[in-house]
Amino acid sequence: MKYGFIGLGNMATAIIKGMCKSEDFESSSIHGFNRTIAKATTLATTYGIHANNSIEELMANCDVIILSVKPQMLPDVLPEVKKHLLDRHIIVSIAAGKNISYFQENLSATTPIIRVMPNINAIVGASTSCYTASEQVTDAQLQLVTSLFETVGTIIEVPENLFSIFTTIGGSSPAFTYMYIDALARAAVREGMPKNMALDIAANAVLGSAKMILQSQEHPWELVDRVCSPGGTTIQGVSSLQSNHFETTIHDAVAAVTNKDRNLSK
Ligand SMILES: NC(=O)C1=CN([C@@H]2O[C@H](COP(=O)(O)OP(=O)(O)OC[C@H]3O[C@@H](n4cnc5c(N)ncnc54)[C@H](OP(=O)(O)O)[C@@H]3O)[C@@H](O)[C@H]2O)C=CC1
Ligand SMILES: O=C(O)[C@@H]1CCC=N1
Repeated sequence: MKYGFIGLGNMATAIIKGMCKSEDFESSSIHGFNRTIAKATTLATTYGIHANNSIEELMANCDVIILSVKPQMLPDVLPEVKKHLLDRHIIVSIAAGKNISYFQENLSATTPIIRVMPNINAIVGASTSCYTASEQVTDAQLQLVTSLFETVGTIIEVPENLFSIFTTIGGSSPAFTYMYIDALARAAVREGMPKNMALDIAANAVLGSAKMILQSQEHPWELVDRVCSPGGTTIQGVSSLQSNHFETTIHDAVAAVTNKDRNLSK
């Protein structure tokens, strides 16, 4: 099997790195094409993949085609993909907002299409990804594509009607979490702690808290209560966050991202 990435930006680079580090994929089985060709040659030098000069060349070389350009670039890319589409091709899209029907309408109604939503933590092998597949996709093809994304983290199946909300809480939320960690650290800087030290502490506290939620089986508010000693320090901050609309602020951000994603499908 040969794998071809169209668009070699943040996400494709992370996935290619994961594939090349894993024992399940040979770098010689990976091809890449990018509008700015220098990115393809850099990846070829770094990881030993093949740099292709056109979509036509990449599609002639590959079986699994991973569309990793921004959603707004798809109208430029898909006509060229369609021109060179063969029966052996499997199409994988990681684009936000573009549903399977969009690819069926713009490519072919019979081509196997798998939609995947990874996240940027793929760079460190910690993406929380999901997929949904068109009915043409066989179990073997699905296994192949899920194993590809397992090289950069975990992947679960999600029905397509939940893809927009997955995109928000799985794909976009790392940005919110980075903001939260940085805000904690900056607040510590105000108290005189060096920034690097504060970032390290804040990030590790978030990592540990995530492990608690995943491993303790307890409701998050039970965990909050365990931290808040009666008459203690933490309850002061929890009350402050509540009076400053912490939860509704998050809900508004989630709604904003999800609405934008849904509108991309229209
Ligand atoms: N960033 C994230 O956290 C996540 C992104 N995604 C999705 O992944 C996709 C890629 O995002 P990301 O990697 O961040 O984006 P980037 O902007 O980093 O990468 C997109 C790449 O596509 C290339 N490109 C643009 N037009 C063409 C074209 N016509 N032919 C070939 N290559 C082209 C760009 O080339 P050039 O160098 O010339 O600009 C660029 O290298 C998006 O659809 C996004 O929705 C999904 C989950 C998370
Ligand atoms: O912001 C975006 O459009 C992409 C989708 C998920 C994360 N980043």
